[in-house]
Amino acid sequence: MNAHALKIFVIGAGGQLSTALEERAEQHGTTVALLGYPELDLSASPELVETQIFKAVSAFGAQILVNAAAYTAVDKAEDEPELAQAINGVAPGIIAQVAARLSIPCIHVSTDYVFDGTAEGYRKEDDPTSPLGVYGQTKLSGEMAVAAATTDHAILRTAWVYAPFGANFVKTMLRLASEGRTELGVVADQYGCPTSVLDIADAIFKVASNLNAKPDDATLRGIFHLVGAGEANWAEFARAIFAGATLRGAPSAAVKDLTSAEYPTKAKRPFNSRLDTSKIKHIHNVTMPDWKLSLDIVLDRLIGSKKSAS
Ligand SMILES: NC(=O)C1=CN([C@@H]2O[C@H](COP(=O)(O)OP(=O)(O)OC[C@H]3O[C@@H](n4cnc5c(N)ncnc54)[C@H](OP(=O)(O)O)[C@@H]3O)[C@@H](O)[C@H]2O)C=CC1
Ligand SMILES: Cc1cn([C@H]2C[C@H](O)[C@@H](COP(=O)(O)OP(=O)(O)O[C@H]3O[C@@H](C)C(=O)[C@@H](O)[C@H]3O)O2)c(=O)[nH]c1=O
Repeated sequence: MNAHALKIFVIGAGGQLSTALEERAEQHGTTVALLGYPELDLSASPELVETQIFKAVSAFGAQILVNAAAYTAVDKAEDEPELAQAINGVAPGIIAQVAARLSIPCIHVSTDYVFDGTAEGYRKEDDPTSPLGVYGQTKLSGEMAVAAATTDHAILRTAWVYAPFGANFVKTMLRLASEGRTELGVVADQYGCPTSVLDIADAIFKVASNLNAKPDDATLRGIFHLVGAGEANWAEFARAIFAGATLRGAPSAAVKDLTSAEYPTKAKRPFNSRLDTSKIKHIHNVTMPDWKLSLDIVLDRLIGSKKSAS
C-alpha cells in the first residue's frame, strides 16, 4: 500500500458506485475503506448513524468522506416515503456533519430527478429544481442537508447510471432479451444522459484530489453536474444496448417506441433531464466520455468483446 495514498472513506457497499470506487481506488493511488448495510443502516436513529460513521471514519484516518449510498428504487419510494427520506434526505446531512467535525471534505451524489424536466435544453447547476416524485424530493432534501452541514462539500448530480455490476437499465435490457423477449416497448419521450459508473468513479477520485489539495478554494465546492457526454431517450439507449449485444453474439430484441403514457409507472419521470457538464469541466478538469463509448466498455465486461466479421 502506498503510504502517501489519499484515504477516502465511502458510505455504502455493494451498490454500483461503491463497487466502482472500490474497484478503481488503487489505480488512482488512493486507499478506500467502505461501510455499508447491514453493518450500517442509514435509516436507523440519527444518533446511532452518526456515532457509527464517526467512529469508523476517524479510525481509518480518512481525508475525504464520500456518500455512495441511497434509496434508489424510484417507483417503490412512492410507497415508502419515510424510509426514502431517512436514507436520502436525512442521512446525507449526518454524513456531512461527521465530515465537518473531522474537518474533511464531503462528496455527495445526487440525481437529475431533482428537476421536473419541463425546460428545454441542458440544465445548469443553479437552474430551479422541482422534483416530480418522492425519490427526487428526498434526494433534493439530501442536497440541502449536506449544504447546511458543511461548506466543504461537492454535490455531484449524475443520471441514468449503468455498470457492469448492480441493478441498472443495461442489465435489465440484456436480461429481458436473454429470457427470450424479441420485442420490447420502451419510452421514447424521456431524454437524459446515460452515465457509466466507471466514469463517475474516475471523476470522484479527481474531485477528491482537488478538494484535498486546495482546502480553502471555494470555487471547487458546491453543486456540479456529472453525466456522460451526449444524450438519448430510453428507447435510443435500449437500441444502442441491443446493437452492442448483436455485435457480441448475445441475444437482443427489437425496440418499439412508447410514450410515457403508454408505459405507466408509479412515479412520474422528467421528460428532459439532460444536464450541462461545463462547470465540472472548467473547475475540476473533468471531461466525461461519450456514453456510447463507455457503454462499449461495460458491454465488453458483461457479454464479452465484439465478434470480428468473418
Ligand atoms: N442508479 C442510478 O441510475 C442513479 C443513481 N444516482 C445516485 O448515485 C448514487 C449511487 O447510486 P447507485 O450506486 O447507482 O445505487 P445502488 O442502488 O446501486 O446502491 C445504493 C447503495 O446504497 C445502499 N443502501 C440503501 N439503503 C441503505 C441503508 N438503509 N443503509 C445503508 N446503505 C443503504 C445499498 O445497499 P444495499 O444494496 O445493501 O441495499 C447500496 O449499496 C446515489 O446517490 C444515487 O441516488 C443518481 C442518478 C442516477
Ligand atoms: C424496463 C423498462 C423500462 N422502461 C422505462 C421506464 C422508465 O421511464 C425508463 C427507465 O426505467 P428504469 O426503471 O430502469 O429507470 P429509473 O429507475 O427511472 O432510473 C432512474 O434511477 C434513479 C435512481 C435516477 O437517479 C435516475 O437518474 C434514473 O437513472 O424506461 C420502459 O419503457 N420499458 C421497459 O421495458
